[in-house]
Amino acid sequence: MAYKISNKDGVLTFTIDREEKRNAVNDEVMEGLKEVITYIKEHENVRFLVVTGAGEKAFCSGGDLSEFHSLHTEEQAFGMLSKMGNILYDLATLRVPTIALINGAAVGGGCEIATACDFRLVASHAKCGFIQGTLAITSGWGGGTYLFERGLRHDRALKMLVDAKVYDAQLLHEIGWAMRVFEGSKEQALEEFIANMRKIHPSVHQAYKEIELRKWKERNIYDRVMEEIRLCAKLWESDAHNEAVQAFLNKSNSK
Ligand SMILES: CC[C@H](C(=O)O)C(=O)SCCNC(=O)CCNC(=O)[C@H](O)C(C)(C)COP(=O)(O)OP(=O)(O)OC[C@H]1O[C@@H](n2cnc3c(N)ncnc32)[C@H](O)[C@@H]1OP(=O)(O)O
Repeated sequence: MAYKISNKDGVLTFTIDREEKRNAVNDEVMEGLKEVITYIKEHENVRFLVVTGAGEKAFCSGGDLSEFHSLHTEEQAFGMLSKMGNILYDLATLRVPTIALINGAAVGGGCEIATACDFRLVASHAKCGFIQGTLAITSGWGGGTYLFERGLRHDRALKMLVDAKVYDAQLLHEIGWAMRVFEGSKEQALEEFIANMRKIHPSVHQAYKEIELRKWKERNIYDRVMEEIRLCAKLWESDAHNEAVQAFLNKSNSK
């Protein structure tokens, strides 16, 4: 399986389990995310959703380039991008608090998944970045829209996107993208982070999230996410993008 799901003491944990591909997202991972989101919508016993990656090298390396590079046209790209874009929208608008437990590199779409979560706990060795620009595309799962909504200073949010490079954990915390930077056990870091929240009735958490979600609905965030995805799909067709992806795959194959 490309993912693992655990449900313990009200904490539903979704682990992307493709270490050999640095936890890249493929269709199976997308289906797994849909499964946990549906479970949360249909059950009252979940207090938090945690998203993390297997191993210590990567949280998620974005879309699986070896699977998605076969998509060439704008419409082919839009099909995949909007599928994951809808999944991330459903994740971002869950009524329960969502936590990205970032155990390693979160790049490209991996950074978008983390940004779609309410909280980001980052391992001190992890590097994260919206590197889509190095492939001549933009964020394509809604992560750019969520980043501008997360309350970072505009210049810091825009710089993350236009730099298209990875930032270390300290800088991620300085600019306000990472809420915590932790050493050692991610499980311990998570327990420390939710210890106080566990004492509060879940209805309080859900009511506070509703305030944010109501603002998002007033700001037509879904339409903005879909526009972001359309822009990425248009760039997807470019020679620059296809050449960049091929260069990555050639490097990988030449090892
Ligand atoms: C809208 C989202 C958008 C989209 O896909 O539509 C994107 O996410 S675009 C961005 C796509 N992601 C990337 O460009 C990241 C590529 N990967 C890396 O930069 C590095 O692998 C990194 C920093 C994540 C980890 O570096 P490290 O040195 O630890 O590992 P390797 O590079 O040696 O990779 C190990 C192994 O994993 C394979 N791999 C890594 N990332 C991907 C990926 N995104 N898709 C498919 N495969 C990936 C890599 O090819 C190596 O495989 P191997 O068979 O061992 O050669």
